[in-house]
Amino acid sequence: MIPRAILTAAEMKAAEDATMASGVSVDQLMERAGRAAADIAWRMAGKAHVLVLCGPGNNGGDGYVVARLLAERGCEVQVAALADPATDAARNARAQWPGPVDAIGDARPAPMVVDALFGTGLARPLGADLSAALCDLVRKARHSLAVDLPSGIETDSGALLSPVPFFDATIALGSLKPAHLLQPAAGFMGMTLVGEIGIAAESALLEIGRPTLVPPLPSAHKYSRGYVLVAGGAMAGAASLAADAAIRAGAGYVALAGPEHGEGPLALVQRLAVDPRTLADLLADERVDVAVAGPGLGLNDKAEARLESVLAAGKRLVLDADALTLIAKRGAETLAGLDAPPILTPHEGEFARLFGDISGNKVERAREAARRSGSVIIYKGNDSVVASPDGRAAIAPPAPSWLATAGTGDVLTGIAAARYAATGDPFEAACEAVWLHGAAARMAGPFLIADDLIEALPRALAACL
Ligand SMILES: NC(=O)C1=CN([C@@H]2O[C@H](COP(=O)(O)OP(=O)(O)OC[C@H]3O[C@@H](n4cnc5c(N)ncnc54)[C@H](O)[C@@H]3O)[C@@H](O)[C@H]2O)[C@H](O)CC1
Ligand SMILES: [K+]
Repeated sequence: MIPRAILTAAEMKAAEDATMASGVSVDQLMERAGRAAADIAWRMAGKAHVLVLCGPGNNGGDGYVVARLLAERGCEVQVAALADPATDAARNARAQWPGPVDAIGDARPAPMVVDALFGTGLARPLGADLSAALCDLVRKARHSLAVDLPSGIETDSGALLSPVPFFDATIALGSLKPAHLLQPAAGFMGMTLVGEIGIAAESALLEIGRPTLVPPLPSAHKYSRGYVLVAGGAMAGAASLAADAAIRAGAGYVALAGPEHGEGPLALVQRLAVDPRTLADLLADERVDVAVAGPGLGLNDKAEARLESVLAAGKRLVLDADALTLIAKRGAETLAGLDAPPILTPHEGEFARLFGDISGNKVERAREAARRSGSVIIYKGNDSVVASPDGRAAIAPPAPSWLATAGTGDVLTGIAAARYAATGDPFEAACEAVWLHGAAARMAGPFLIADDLIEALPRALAACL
């Protein structure tokens, strides 16, 4: 699957300028944008009475186009504007709207509401009266569509600058923007569709899409499919979950090496490694592709020694949980010199421990963390962000909130290890793991527990063949 690009407001403006430099006018772009939005509105509500709310910028301009096109299809349309258009394109679009334009205060509730107040140009919160009116009108509508973005959202961070209602659908014009995937904004969009307006949308920031996996070659053997070694520690269950997930995610050979035998399928190889030196010996096996440390590792001296063995093994690494807490004490930049970039999978708390001083939006923070630590970062959450030290970054589609339960992170770690062993590319592996984890969660359904994710993994993987 070809991943979709995500453009910031500034990148969108640059892409728009480049398109115009090639001979397309802003009015043509606005006509395409309005047509794409009107088509969606028509499919959602047919001939229902429509209320179009227009702002002063080009988002409002899109709204006048929507109003004209829906009226041409026979809809009864009320247009309510916040202010007169402030751009030439929006003025032209308003001039082509043959009906009256009412003040926002005179907007009447309608079965279909189109929000064309503000898009990527929103610079500050909506006034309290305006956001209250928007919320009220959307709440009273049967269908609601946001043009480009719900008004009140900051494009690049996904922050809510003022209260925003829940929309049924949002049409992202030309390209996804970070707010279409980042929380809290993404939770207010409803179904998000990208409206094609003829802009070349290219970016180093991508949406994580369904991976394409290939079946093992006829010549495959267990080691060629990847050997993952999971270092266990104080809590056998967590390491077992990671190891079980790694073998279910397609690694050909998975060994669980801890101070006691763990759980898991019979296919899992249990190795007793009471002494950290035994762990080092197991890691010295040249067939080991990826080593995992963190889930259930513990935080005491023994855990430190085990982590030391893993870091010194010269293998590709996936580090999570307790390993991240231990690394935070010595500084994440100490990972920068490893032979291959490790994959780190911090949740919010672990990220703060590792990179507490980094500011900016979630994508900026993940990128800076990756650069500083020379690691691929899976910055987990409902809106997981993956960032690579080479500048590539990707945002996951919203994951089911049922994932908020013990052990699901350990499963993600195991999947990432299997994919890192298979691909050798930590960024690709991390993106694939995040997608598979989300897909398995959707398949496992409500009230899932971590074990259910592992059971659903083969079906999630099969969807990628
Ligand atoms: N990118 C494209 O290819 C196309 C995008 N289109 C649409 O245009 C908007 C972006 O338009 P822009 O004029 O830059 O910004 P906005 O319409 O979002 O708003 C800017 C406007 O509003 C004023 N303003 C900002 N914040 C506030 C506030 N809180 N209260 C009051 N006024 C505010 C600001 O000063 C400006 O006057 C994009 O999202 C698309 O919908 C085009 O259709 C063409 C193609
Ligand atoms: K809008």
